[in-house]
Amino acid sequence: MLQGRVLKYHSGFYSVFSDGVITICKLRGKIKKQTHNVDLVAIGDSVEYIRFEDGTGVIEKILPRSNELIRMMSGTKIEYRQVLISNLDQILLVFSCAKPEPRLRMLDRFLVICEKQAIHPIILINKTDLIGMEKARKIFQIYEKIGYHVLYTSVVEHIGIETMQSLLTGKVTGLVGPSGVGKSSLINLIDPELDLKVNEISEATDKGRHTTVVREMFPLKGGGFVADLPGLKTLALWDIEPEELDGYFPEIRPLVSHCLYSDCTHRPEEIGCAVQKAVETGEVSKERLESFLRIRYGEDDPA
Ligand SMILES: Nc1nc2c(ncn2[C@@H]2O[C@H](COP(=O)(O)OP(=O)(O)OP(=O)(O)O)[C@@H](O)[C@H]2O)c(=O)[nH]1
Ligand SMILES: [Zn+2]
Repeated sequence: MLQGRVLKYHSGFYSVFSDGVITICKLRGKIKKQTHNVDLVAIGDSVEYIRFEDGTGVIEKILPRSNELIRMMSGTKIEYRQVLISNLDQILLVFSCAKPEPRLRMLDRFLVICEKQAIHPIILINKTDLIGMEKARKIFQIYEKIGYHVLYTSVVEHIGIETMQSLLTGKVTGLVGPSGVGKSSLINLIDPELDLKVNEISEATDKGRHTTVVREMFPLKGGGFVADLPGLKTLALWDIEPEELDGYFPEIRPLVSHCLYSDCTHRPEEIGCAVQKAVETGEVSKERLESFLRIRYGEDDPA
């Protein structure tokens, strides 16, 4: 029995990768019967499989997942969980300094998803050549202060590329970020053979379709995998209770127990709110609290 990783799903078949070889596999019938879950096998899954003489294969067993990114799908009759991807080591959140302008609200949302799923986030800020390193750091230093790993890059000036490469090598990385920030340019630099076509399917037609949320996972030359996660952009924070949200803001989390009321909502009108106080003293950024309140009170626009 071989062990491999599922890279892709296409009409009943799975591309399974191990030792540089991709085997097109079917799923063993007995596995299908075990559950009615439509996403029995997810991209990113580690599986045991058999490879036949003709090069095709059969998946015999899906190994336990270390984590999974899920979204709720509502069909005509039923609601079901769709596993977007499994077994991620980290998520690379790619934004640019300019062109397009950084969308910090979106970044904060992604960070909440990473915190909730306990998947390590790396914030990558590309196009530093457009505004200079100093200005770039000024915009994103609040994230460094919180303790997040922030990496600054420029494809044009070839800055930070080696660091990015070493961070991805040997790891399973999910890639997410707004359109045009340079995701494909970055990946193509570290692995030219990959030729990642991030832009294959337009955002507009992508919406509402079930199969294209994670299209494919790519093996990296030096080891490891990378998968583009466009679906994360519109992922609703469906499984987060409003009361637990402050726990997913690492700089707000330790303050909550110091609020005067145990059911404090950290809004400006609250009396004795430790979070509001921390914003006044500059310990917590105003923008981050704004993001928190927007997500907490449903004024958040995922797109
Ligand atoms: N100035 C500058 N431009 C860059 C940099 N990186 C990428 N670009 C340019 O930004 C544009 C968008 O780059 P892509 O790599 O296609 O961006 P993407 O994030 O893959 O975009 P989608 O496929 O729409 O998700 C291209 O014109 C790139 O040449 C950079 O570091 N600096
Ligand atoms: Zn409070």
